[in-house]
Amino acid sequence: MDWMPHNHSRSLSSRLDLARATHASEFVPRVISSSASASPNFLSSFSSVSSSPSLHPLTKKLEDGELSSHVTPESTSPPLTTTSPILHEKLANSPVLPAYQENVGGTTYFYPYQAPAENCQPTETPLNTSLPTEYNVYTGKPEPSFFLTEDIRNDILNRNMLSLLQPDPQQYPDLPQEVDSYHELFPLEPISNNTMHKPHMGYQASMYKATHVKTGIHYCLRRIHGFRLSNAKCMAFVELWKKLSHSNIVQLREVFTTKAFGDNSMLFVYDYHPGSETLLNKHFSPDQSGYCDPFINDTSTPRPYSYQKNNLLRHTQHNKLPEPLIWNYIIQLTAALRIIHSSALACRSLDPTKIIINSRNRLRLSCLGTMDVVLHESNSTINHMALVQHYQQEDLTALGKLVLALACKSTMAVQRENISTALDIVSRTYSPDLRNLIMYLLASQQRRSVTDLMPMIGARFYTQLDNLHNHIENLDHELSKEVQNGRLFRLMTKLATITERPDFNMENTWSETGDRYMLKLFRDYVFHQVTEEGHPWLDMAHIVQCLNKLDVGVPEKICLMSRDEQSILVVSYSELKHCLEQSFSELANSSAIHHDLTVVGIGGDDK
Ligand SMILES: Nc1ncnc2c1ncn2[C@@H]1O[C@H](COP(=O)(O)OP(=O)(O)OP(=O)(O)O)[C@@H](O)[C@H]1O
Repeated sequence: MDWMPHNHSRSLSSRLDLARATHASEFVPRVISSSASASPNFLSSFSSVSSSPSLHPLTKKLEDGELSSHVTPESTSPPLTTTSPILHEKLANSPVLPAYQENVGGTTYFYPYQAPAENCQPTETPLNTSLPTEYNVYTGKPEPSFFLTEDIRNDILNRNMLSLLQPDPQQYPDLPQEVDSYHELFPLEPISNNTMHKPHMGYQASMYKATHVKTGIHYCLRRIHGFRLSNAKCMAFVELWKKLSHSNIVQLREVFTTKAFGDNSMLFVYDYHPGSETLLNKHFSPDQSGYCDPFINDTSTPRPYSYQKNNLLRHTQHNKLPEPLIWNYIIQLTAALRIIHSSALACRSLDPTKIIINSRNRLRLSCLGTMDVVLHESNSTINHMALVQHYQQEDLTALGKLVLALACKSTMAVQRENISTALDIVSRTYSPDLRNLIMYLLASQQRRSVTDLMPMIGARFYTQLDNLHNHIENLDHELSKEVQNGRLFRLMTKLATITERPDFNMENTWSETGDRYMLKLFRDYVFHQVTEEGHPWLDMAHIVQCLNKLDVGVPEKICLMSRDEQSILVVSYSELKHCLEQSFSELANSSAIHHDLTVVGIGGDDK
């Protein structure tokens, strides 16, 4: 056969046909003519293979619809497992050695070392009747995709994007480059020049996202402007808060004073939860389309009380938050209060501006500890430690007001003059349980405890728990896909570091010879196939299947053809795996950096 020019436009199937026509008797087993192609036009022959009694169990499961096409999908890939030029058992029991090659009439043939061609009876190898123990499959329920669902992916990408935001120096020329161990400060809210806006007991405050210089972890910095700490006693509270860890509170990491902003500022460092917004913004913001506080009177046209009340009721009925959502918030808020109060602390800032919420309704109390420091400073004569129980009672009143505000969707509802109307609205709109809980919390003349709220919540805990478990299972399922993707990514990274490497150890043909050459042809086989018409044949199932088989090193054989169509290699996945391991360890041994990829083995080690 003449050496032919490289022809990419021809499909592998036609190249194989060509090879078969010329040299079939030398190495191509009898059945390969109908099944060993790497091209999709051989799929038609697969049906006959599938009906074989010795059908691969995995294939059978697919056929039976037990597994989704997501499970190492055999149905769309060339059914090469059916045949082998070498006795299957011999191969399975023998150690893997590099193939040797022979040139016949210009065509190079590769044979495994143990089975010279003359001994090789073109027998039909029975299909594996059991799934190799180390076989990696995409498990699970039918899935539309190999990857994370859109909403989870978008959520994660959005959070990553927010974490990486950098400030525009022109917009914020006064931002310090570095504050203590933090840099890359990015304001989380417009920096107000209004010195009259002093929400923290007379102190102006601002929030920044920042990155720790050494660890690269993002944090949230709450800056209290113009704050001078004259009494370090309050730092005892800070130490207590730093130790408090709970899923419904924003963890306080450290507190320090700084002059980096050109004044005396106190900085509270919290964990950063990208994409969170305040409860005020989520449910009470006039920025939301169609939101208006129903308790705000239109003073230009005075109306009788009954008219206003009916109006309020109508408005609440149409705009109310679903009751399960309110209970969900109650459970999370009481969970946070429970741990805070049992640590002899009080929140002191249970306010819709100091509760953050993410896209999955996860609530966290932010700003914890700030009030202890700020209020201590503004009234240092009081023994704040002794007043903790009093502050805890205030927390419970604040919780009652918050739930009332949520139920009426109005921050005005909790004003003294509106409370009885608001409670009436709650009675008519929600269950008696919700009203009773609010009444209990607002009864400030009696001593209350967060643990008394637990029986009021009652069986709703089970609903919450059930939802959480379902959510966790869903995430777990999504994660399991990414485990498989991570495994294949490592495998592909290894393959990519070897194939077409321009030179290695001063040898510029390294990647084009020996084991590496086989890997290059395998790469073509997996990724570069074309149809009869020369169009790219992009079949995810084929790619995943091939990579999985390589990862495991199954004994199944495939035909690889050189790009010039002059050489055909019949090689098993186990041999290819051996080539990959050998070549990669050569690279890894002379690599300057040893990281994950070098320590994680191929196949079994990294599952
Ligand atoms: N730990 C955090 N992680 C991520 N974002 C946060 C965190 N804490 C607060 N934020 C966000 O920072 C912004 C400002 O928070 P802040 O607590 O100052 O609320 P605020 O409504 O501006 O209150 P104030 O009127 O007291 O300044 C809000 O958008 C909030 O969602």
